[in-house]
Amino acid sequence: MYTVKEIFYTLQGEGRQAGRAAVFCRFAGCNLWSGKERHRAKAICQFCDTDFVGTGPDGGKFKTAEQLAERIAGAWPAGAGGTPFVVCTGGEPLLQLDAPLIDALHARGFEIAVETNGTVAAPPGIDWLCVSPKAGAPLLQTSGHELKLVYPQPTLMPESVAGLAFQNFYLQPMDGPDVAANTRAAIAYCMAQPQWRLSVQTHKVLNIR
Ligand SMILES: C[S@@+](CC[C@H](N)C(=O)[O-])C[C@H]1O[C@@H](n2cnc3c(N)ncnc32)[C@H](O)[C@@H]1O
Ligand SMILES: Nc1nc2[nH]cc(C(=O)O)c2c(=O)[nH]1
Ligand code: SF4
Ligand SMILES: [Mg+2]
Repeated sequence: MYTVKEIFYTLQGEGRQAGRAAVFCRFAGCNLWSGKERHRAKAICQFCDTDFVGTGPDGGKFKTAEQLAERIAGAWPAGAGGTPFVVCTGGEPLLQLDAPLIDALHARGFEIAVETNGTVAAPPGIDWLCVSPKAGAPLLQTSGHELKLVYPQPTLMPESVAGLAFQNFYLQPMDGPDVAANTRAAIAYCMAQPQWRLSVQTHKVLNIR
C-alpha cells in the first residue's frame, strides 16, 4: 500500500533539473517530522515548507505499484514528446518507493527522480537522485546525482559534505522569515566556493505548484 498526498503536473522548480516538465508524486509521511505544526519545534527537521500529511484531493491510497504508476502516467500529457519525467518527493519518498514501483514506472517509459533527506539508502534504478541532508539526522545515502543543501544550517556546513560522491552541488536558501538574508548568504558562499551553485526555488517565484 502506498499513501500519496498529491500527484500533479508542473515544472521541476529546483536544482539541476529546474525548468523541466514533471509529474510530482508527493508521498505522505516523513521520518524527521510528523508534519503537525504543534510538533515542529521539537522535530529533527524544523524548516519544512511542505504539507505532506495524509491524502489530499489529488492523492490517495494505492494498493499496488501498477495502480500508482498508472495514475502517475495519466498525469503526463497524452501525445507529449520527450521522456516522461516523474519526481518522487514527500514527505520522505524512500519510506515507500520500492522496486515494484520503480519497475512499473520504467515500464511506462518514465525517467525517475527522487528528492530525499538521505536518511534511508536509495534502492537501485533511480535515474536522478537528489539528496538534501538535514542537520541532526544521519546521512546514509552519500552518493547521487545532486546534493542540494538547504542553507544555512549552522551545524551542517557545506564544507562537511563537499567531498561526497555527487555530480552536482547546490545550495538552496532556506525559505521562511529570513529568506532574503539566507539568499544573500548563499550567493556569497557560491561566489567564494564555485563548486557550489545556487538553487532558487523557481516555482515559488513563478507562482506555480
Ligand atoms: C519537502 S522536501 C521532501 C523530500 C525530502 N524529505 C527532503 O527533505 O529532501 C523537498 C525539498 O525541499 C527542501 N526544503 C524543505 N523545506 C525548505 C525550506 N524551508 N527552504 C528551502 N528548501 C526547503 C528540502 O530540503 C528538499 O530538498
Ligand atoms: N515545482 C516544484 N518543484 C519542486 N521541486 C522539489 C519540490 C518538492 O517539494 O520536493 C517541488 C515542488 O513542490 N514544486
Ligand atoms: S525531511 Fe523533507 S519532508 Fe521531512 S520535514 Fe524535512 S524537508 Fe520536510
Ligand atoms: Mg516543495
